[in-house]
Amino acid sequence: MSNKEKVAFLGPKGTYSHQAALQQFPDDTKYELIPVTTIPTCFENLLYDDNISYCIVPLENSTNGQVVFTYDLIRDVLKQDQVEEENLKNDDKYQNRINPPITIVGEQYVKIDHCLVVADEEIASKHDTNKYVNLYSHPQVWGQVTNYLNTTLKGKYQNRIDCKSTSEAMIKCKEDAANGIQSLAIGSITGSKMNDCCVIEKGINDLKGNTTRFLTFSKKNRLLEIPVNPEDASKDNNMTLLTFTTLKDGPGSLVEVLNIFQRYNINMTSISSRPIGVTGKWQYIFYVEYEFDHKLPWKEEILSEIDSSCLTWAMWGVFPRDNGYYI
Ligand SMILES: O=C(O)C(=O)C[C@]1(C(=O)O)C=C[C@@H](O)C=C1
Repeated sequence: MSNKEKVAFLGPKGTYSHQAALQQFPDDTKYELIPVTTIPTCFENLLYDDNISYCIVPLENSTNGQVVFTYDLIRDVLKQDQVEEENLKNDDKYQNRINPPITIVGEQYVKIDHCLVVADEEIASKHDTNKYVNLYSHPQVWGQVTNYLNTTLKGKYQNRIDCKSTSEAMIKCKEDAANGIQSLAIGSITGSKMNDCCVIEKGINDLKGNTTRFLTFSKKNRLLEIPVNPEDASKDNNMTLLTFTTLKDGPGSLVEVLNIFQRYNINMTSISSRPIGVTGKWQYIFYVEYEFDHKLPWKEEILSEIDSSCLTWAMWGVFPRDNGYYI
């Protein structure tokens, strides 16, 4: 039984998520990377499998924005019955705060350099005249290669098929070839090597510098005190993620929360929202990231003001800004 800490990532090996996991956990004497089939499964394994200590999941891409699977998973973790029960039990001085059972401990930026691949050299040799049956990739990819699909690849394939990952797409491509069906897949060069595929064309992204940002989640103890632990505050550039729903849905309810941070001179670096999907009136959950100055830990009054301005809110931990943010 290995005593390595296990990390769930979207597999099979060769996905961009695999690259992110290798970047976050480079020491394979301490960490074992566990490929799982979907992004939700990464969260489920972390939440419910005691053997899994971390998961790393894609959050957003520089070309086509939010990976909504992940935003919705963050939203839905807070709606888990046991999370709500626990939050009713614990004597949290902030009555509207929900303590998530997992916390963000890191971020990684992965350069996304999409390639068009086929199963083998023989199919590759006839590419110019080939008419392909299927084109496989992860659904997040289509928005990153739109121009390529509408020009170079236009009319060369019949069916565009969503897969659970770019590596699964290549495996499907190989399976088709074994059945005499000529198909295409889109993924990374590493993925094509790991899945014994053949690269037809590299750099097919619409935008150069296409990058996906990943978040690394960890199990944590349940008692979340103020959103900083002394050891977390040792790094220069720390970030934190706050999620919240607004108390009122009248004008100014969102601004009221954001103003708290302006008044305390805390710099917001991103804001997103997703529908909450409750019955009745349409509502949103907001995701706001802030720079966290370890010399200025958030004073209790900030948390009290958040608590009185939000219907519900959650702090997701403090994590270091990865250098990938700057390049
Ligand atoms: O399928 C993969 O290789 C993944 O790691 C997933 C994913 C994503 O969900 O955004 C990661 C990065 C790319 O933008 C494309 C796909």
